[in-house]
Amino acid sequence: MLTDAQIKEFDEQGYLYLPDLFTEEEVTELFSRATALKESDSPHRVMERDGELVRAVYGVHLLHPVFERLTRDARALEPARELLRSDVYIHQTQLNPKAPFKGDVWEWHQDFLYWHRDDGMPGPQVLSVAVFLDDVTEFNGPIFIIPGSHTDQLHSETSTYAEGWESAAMGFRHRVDNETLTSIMNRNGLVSKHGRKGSVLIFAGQVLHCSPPNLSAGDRTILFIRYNAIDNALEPIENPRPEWVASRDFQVVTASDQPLLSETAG
Ligand SMILES: O=C(O)CCC(=O)C(=O)O
Ligand SMILES: [Fe+2]
Repeated sequence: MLTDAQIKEFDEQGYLYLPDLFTEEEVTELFSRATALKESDSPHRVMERDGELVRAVYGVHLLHPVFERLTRDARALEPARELLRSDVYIHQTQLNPKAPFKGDVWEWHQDFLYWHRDDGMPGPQVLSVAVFLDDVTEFNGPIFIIPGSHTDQLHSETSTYAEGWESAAMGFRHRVDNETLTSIMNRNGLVSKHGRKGSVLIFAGQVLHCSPPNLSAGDRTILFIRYNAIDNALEPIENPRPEWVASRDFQVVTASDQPLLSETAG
């Protein structure tokens, strides 16, 4: 259970860091399953611009039971429910392995504006639980955040430049203009969030964030679970994105009573 101070911090800053939530053994297992999914060719994968390295794998909770169980693990689920003050369902899961030397930038963006424009998500009552499967350092592509930017509604300050979610440039499709970024940064400053593997970073759907390229020799793997408030379910739209990118299975997620590492074979 989160403390009142943690809830206040999230409400004010738009993010919350929870160190060392998952054990070494759990992270080792999650990382090895993540590596297997990264290496297996499937439509869930999006490649980097070089066409060779994997930039993202979507819908990992649909691909292996350990990730499905992770979405129901109280350590991930309960903070999401408390911070959204709501029952939740899973809008998306996403594995982002930022490859050594080559893993590319994710430009400044608000996740919510992607989900609003691409998927018909009505409001920003959504958040990401990011589980670090590697040590995230200042060198390997930490998450940069503008604290407090989650209350900025940037609909008219954000322009859409490209269609098609499969594009390696998808991080650039809905781009906030630099004047707006400058004034929000000057007002609120910047933080760089990194930490040990097994730690969790929770951030609001509307908080401005990005990540620089991985310029180190090691991996930087992060698994994102996007929990959406149950009353904020997607509206029907034409040409919806695939289920594994933007789920329309609006079932309330309930906490698992199984240990995360049970039945991991298969
Ligand atoms: O993996 C990262 O560093 C950030 C990715 C991100 O912001 C996103 O997928 O929305
Ligand atoms: Fe994002």
